Amino acid sequence: MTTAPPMPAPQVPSPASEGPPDSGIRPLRALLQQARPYRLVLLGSLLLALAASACGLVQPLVARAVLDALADSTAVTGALVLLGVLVVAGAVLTGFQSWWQQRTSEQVVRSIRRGLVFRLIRLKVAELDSRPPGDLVARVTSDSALVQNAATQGLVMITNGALTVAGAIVLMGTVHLGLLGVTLAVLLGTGALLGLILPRIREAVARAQNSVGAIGAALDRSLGAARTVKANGAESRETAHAEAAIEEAYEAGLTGAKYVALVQVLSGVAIQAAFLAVLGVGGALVASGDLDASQLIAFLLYVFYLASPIASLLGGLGMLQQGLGAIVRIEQVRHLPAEDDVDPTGHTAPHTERSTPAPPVEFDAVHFAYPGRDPALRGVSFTVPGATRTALVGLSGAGKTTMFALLQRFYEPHAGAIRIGGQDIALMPRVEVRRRIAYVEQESPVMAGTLRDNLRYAATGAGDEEIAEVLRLTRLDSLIAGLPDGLDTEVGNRGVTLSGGERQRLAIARALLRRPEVLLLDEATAQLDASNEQALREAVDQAARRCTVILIAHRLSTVTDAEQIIVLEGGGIRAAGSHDDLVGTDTLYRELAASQMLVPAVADRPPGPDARLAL
Ligand SMILES: Nc1ncnc2c1ncn2[C@@H]1O[C@H](COP(=O)(O)OP(=O)(O)OP(=O)(O)O)[C@@H](O)[C@H]1O
Repeated sequence: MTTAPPMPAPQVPSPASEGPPDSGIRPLRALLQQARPYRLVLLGSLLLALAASACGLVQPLVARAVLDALADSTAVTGALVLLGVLVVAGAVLTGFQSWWQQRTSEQVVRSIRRGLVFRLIRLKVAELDSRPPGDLVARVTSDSALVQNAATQGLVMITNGALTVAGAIVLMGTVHLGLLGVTLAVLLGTGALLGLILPRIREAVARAQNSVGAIGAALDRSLGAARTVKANGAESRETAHAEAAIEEAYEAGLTGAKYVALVQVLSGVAIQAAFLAVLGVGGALVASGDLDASQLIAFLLYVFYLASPIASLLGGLGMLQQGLGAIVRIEQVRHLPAEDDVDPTGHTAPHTERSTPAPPVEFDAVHFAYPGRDPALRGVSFTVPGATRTALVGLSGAGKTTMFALLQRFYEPHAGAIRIGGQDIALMPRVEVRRRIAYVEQESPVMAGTLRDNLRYAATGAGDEEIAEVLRLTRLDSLIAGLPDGLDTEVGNRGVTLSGGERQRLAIARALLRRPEVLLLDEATAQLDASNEQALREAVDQAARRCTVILIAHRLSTVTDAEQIIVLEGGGIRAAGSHDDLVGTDTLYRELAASQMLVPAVADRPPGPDARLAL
């Protein structure tokens, strides 16, 4: 099987090549879709922002009235009070709008993350096989934050900025059309330059986010195999592995920062240039008597006032570009094939006593190949009668674990059918197939959490008595009795505080507690001492009275009493029968048995190195 792969030589991750395909993804459309459910709330936020802007927008007009009143020596109190009210109202509205917007933005990111987590946990096994988990995690944590800002704050800033600029332009037109023409000429010239820069921000962000994913992937690889790294003195190589991605993220971040700074410089220069142009042309008009000084002052105030909405517009466009760079990575995950027929509520089946007899399991001319590999199974056919034990034996890589994977619909056969109780599993929802099966993996994975969490993982409804019974059967009762917190003891990350044999017994206890119709054991007792192994064999024999057991074993001594033993070789069945039959009829089986001292050595063909390796 699919044992943990050896650590390959460190290499610089290639983020772009690790990502799923992005053809057909329309970033702007996807981003707007994220904002769509919140459009009314965002509209509210926009209205607040506009109201705050309006307070600012009329201030130059009121200021002009103050100036005119001062020039005409009329009362200024009313205008001054109005100016004060506008300033305070503008500040209060801005504060409220900011809170409202942040709230919406948190709601958007929550929704994106929920959607991604839901999808990731349901991705098909074949997809998960080829994607580094660290990169997938980065998409949930980091990319979503960039989209969050773009889909809320960015969109509001763009709309608010654009509307305010438009409003200011209209008002400036009422003050003086000629000066408006001068202002627009300067601003449009700068806008053309910005059109060239903004897409570069998006490219830089996409590159930086791919690198953030690669950092996650590199760390996941190193921390997931921390003991292997330390035992091999590979800390420097692993650090270098992550550093390459960190460096790439840094470079991309710098490029993005450069363009963002350029945008800020341009927007500042545009305002200054417009101010100077208006001052020059307007000053000449005032000198020639074609323009009042108060008109020029009001116009210049508008030019300065434009700085804020233009900054908002450009800031929003910058955020949008960042979001567009990140949304592609999120959409890639949303386009990956997922299992859509697993338990929609996410709860495991309640623990119930089964009354139906254990079903037979049948493989019928099953063919299967992993992507890009030679066939792992080549037309395999056999039947496991209900309530019996069948052992799969054979050299390493013969296809035994692949059969278990197909039986649980982790992958689909390319040809042939697998039946449980006469029903083709391809026609059953995956949740139904998996509900009938309990699987003890080769690695006996234990989840972080307490012993009780782990036991109940597959049977949420299991009561204390049933738990006590499986603990006794798997001889975990004495271990638990010695722990101060008993079943509430934390097992640590991946069950690291337990021994290999304890993890294996815990995995078997979990499977037994589920009372499955079909029990799959993949090398489930390989790490047990002789006494515990005997106890576990008895537990499995007992389970076999009410369920169909298929077990993979390299140690033949553990399966000699199975009703049926199937010998696999190169993805096909070489022989099948009882231990006594096979010793007499199959040379490979006899060699395997002889190499384990179960039968006298074969005189004319001693066990080869392959056989010893497999065992
Ligand atoms: N996820 C995978 N992707 C690609 N190839 C795989 C995958 N899992 C297994 N293989 C390949 O498929 C073949 C059968 O593997 P499988 O794990 O079924 O063998 P096995 O008989 O269980 O071996 P072992 O006794 O060593 O566990 C092997 O050549 C293996 O390299």
